[in-house]
Amino acid sequence: MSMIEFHDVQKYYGDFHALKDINLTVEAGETVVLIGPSGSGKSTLIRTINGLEPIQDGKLIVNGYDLADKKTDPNKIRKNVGMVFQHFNLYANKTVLENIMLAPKVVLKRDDDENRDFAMKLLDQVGLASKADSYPRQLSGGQQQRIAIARSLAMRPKCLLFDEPTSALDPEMIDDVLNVMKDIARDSDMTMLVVTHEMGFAREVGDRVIFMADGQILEDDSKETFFDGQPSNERARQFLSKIIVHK
Ligand SMILES: Nc1ncnc2c1ncn2[C@@H]1O[C@H](COP(=O)(O)OP(=O)(O)OP(=O)(O)O)[C@@H](O)[C@H]1O
Repeated sequence: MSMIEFHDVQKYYGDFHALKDINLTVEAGETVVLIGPSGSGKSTLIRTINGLEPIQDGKLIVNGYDLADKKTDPNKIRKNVGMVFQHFNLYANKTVLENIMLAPKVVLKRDDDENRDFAMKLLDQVGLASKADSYPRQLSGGQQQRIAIARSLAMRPKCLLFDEPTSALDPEMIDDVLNVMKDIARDSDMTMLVVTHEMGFAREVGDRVIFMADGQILEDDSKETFFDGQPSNERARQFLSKIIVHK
């Protein structure tokens, strides 16, 4: 069974056709990078995967659950699919440790000692064990994002979605966050979908690169084909040449 299957998926915001005929299969353990111009539908696509955005037509199966089926319990999806946002979205009035322990406690009813031990292990993994009792406002943006990643990992998801996780960060913070993401991509069997402009990340750990424009998938390549060969789509080639010029 594949982790994610889109079959002819359509998504509308009112009259606006935001996702057009999306067909995409992602296997368990793959790291897929989504790129494309602003407004092309990348965020919308990944937000449909955990049910944050409903679809209007087609079929979307995530971890075996049909998202369009009203009988599917949304919690079944949310337990297995984590999301890391551009703006971290940590709870301001909770400490770092409390942020990480909250969802496993409420949703999974995880035993308190086990929850704390695992949270501390994750904090260690993202290099922030010393910040367990700090509040989010006492941390830099890059540190907050690493906490947000640890918080997602605390649910032991099968799939992790990243929506431009480094684009709100000062340049000097970006590598710390990317390194944490690279470690996860290499060392875990989690499925990762990453919307990002960080082509270094895509080249290093992406298994596949998907190029979107105007709500459509125009290119779906291995990273070798995308970066070292030539994308067959003209707009993808133009986009790639602009990115390389900018770097
Ligand atoms: N809640 C909404 N209501 C109406 N239109 C929306 C909504 N969210 C997104 N859109 C529109 O859908 C299109 C795709 O947006 P989306 O955020 O998915 O693109 P994106 O490729 O992620 O862009 P960016 O790189 O700028 O984040 C855009 O034209 C956007 O204006």
